[in-house]
Amino acid sequence: MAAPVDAQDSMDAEPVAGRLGGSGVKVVLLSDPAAPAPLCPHGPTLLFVKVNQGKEETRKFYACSACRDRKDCNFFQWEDEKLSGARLAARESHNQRCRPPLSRLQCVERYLRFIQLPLTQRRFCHSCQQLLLPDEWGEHQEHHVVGDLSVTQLRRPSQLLYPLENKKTNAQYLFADRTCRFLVGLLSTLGFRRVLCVGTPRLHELIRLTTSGDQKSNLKSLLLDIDFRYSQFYLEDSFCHYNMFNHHFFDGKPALEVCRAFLQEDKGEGVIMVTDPPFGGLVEPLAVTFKKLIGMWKEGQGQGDSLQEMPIFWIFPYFFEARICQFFPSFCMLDYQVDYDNHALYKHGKTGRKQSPVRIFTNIPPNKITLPTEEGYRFCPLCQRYVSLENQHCEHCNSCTSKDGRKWKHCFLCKKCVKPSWVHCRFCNHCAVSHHSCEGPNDGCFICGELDHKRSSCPNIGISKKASKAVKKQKQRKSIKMKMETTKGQPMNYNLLQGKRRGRKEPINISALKCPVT
Ligand SMILES: C[S@@+](CC[C@H](N)C(=O)[O-])C[C@H]1O[C@@H](n2cnc3c(N)ncnc32)[C@H](O)[C@@H]1O
Ligand SMILES: [Zn+2]
Ligand SMILES: [Zn+2]
Ligand SMILES: [Zn+2]
Ligand SMILES: [Zn+2]
Ligand SMILES: [Zn+2]
Ligand SMILES: [Zn+2]
Repeated sequence: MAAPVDAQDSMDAEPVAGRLGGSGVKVVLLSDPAAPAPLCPHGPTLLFVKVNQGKEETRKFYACSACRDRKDCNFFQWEDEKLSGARLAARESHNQRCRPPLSRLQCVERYLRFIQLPLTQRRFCHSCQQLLLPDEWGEHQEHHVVGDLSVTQLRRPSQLLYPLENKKTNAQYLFADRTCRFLVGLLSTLGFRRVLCVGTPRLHELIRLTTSGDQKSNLKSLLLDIDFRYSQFYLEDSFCHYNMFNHHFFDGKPALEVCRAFLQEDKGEGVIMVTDPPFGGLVEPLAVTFKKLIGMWKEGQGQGDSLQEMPIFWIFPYFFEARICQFFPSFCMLDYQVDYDNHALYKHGKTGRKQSPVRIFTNIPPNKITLPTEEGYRFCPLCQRYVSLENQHCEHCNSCTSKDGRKWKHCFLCKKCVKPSWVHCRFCNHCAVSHHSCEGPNDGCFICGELDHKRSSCPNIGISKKASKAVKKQKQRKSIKMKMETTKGQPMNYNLLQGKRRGRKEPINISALKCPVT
């Protein structure tokens, strides 16, 4: 949920998902096993196509599924491009170099050694974001190291590690305590026994903390996340290094089997998936991944259960409602405002701060979900669901229509409720923000055409830049090739052609656990 959507935009402008006539990039969902996608350090890449004023360009290209900024992963390949053996080998060795320095099993061994240490010897290096074993202390003398790590600190890695807030890749926005506690309480009230946490490290740790402190609650949790730093804190059965944009398990089949066993335990009974993806990410690949996880869960079901759906909480901004429901028509959006610790814009309105636009999308019937009245929610008997206090039941729409928690007003010309600040425009023939341009597209984002953000904060900007950059590079390559041909040159310089990798922003080199794949 990461795109830096301007607070006012996010509350007032109407996002029109997949608006016709837009420009930008689109993911092409093709799964032809005969033509597997090339690999970047983050697993199989995705196929994209540039769209110009609603028209797709003919040439498609592969780019990284996880990073929307080329400084995090600069993979680029035209779909029809034939690579030389040398370039393929260079790519392969680059992918190898980017692999985490420790295997999952090595991380587990380190963890087991660490928890056997007496308290006084348990140290954590903030500079390297790493738990330290005594024989490593020397290398971290100049670093910011803390000692006497308590059991509670070890169990709350999301409070120990600094959040990776880079918006275009990790977008690690952590739940505020009240949201996290609300979620754990809700999951347990609904009777779930296992939670597949996809990109929700703070929820994962709170579930485990709650369970260990309370004999009655026996909620288990498995975390799938791309942030490799978390692998230091968990055994194999509770963390998998995973990319949710391409369903890639970095540790291969054994990790996939951990996930499968978790989903299929008790014939799939009692499991729910909770996910809070970076919202700069594209909905389509996420939906494909979630369908794969659902497929895994379904394989383990008994006969006769095939009509059941795997329960899901997908946490995402409300303006993605249409897109999510396009892939999961049984989902509905709850009014609950998801609150984050480290995101200034996405905090709850009740404390005088801005209202968070982030909601929970679920296939659990909303009448089964109680929202906290003390936080400003009420039950609407007509809608049979909890809604925000300000969300009034409209007798014309026969529904509590507000999406953003404010009171919406009914427009008889549009025949629906609209945001309070909107006015009916007789040129556009529908309601819109008062100072909009009636031509429409100028108001929104130049890249993807959506109205909820500007070009500078477009989640697709990185991918779009990659395509333009690739065209430039190809020209550059041609000219280098021509020069080399004339000088009977040596093999091509990979660094020169790929562009030098930029240095990390993190303070100091993460030595043993340094992982470019985070
Ligand atoms: C918006 S944060 C959600 C964190 C959640 N609110 C919590 O407090 O537990 C997104 C999470 O997804 C993870 N993430 C980002 N990109 C990912 C990817 N491609 N695959 C898997 N996880 C990813 C981040 O590391 C981060 O933990
Ligand atoms: Zn990549
Ligand atoms: Zn260090
Ligand atoms: Zn209602
Ligand atoms: Zn209405
Ligand atoms: Zn209107
Ligand atoms: Zn207009």
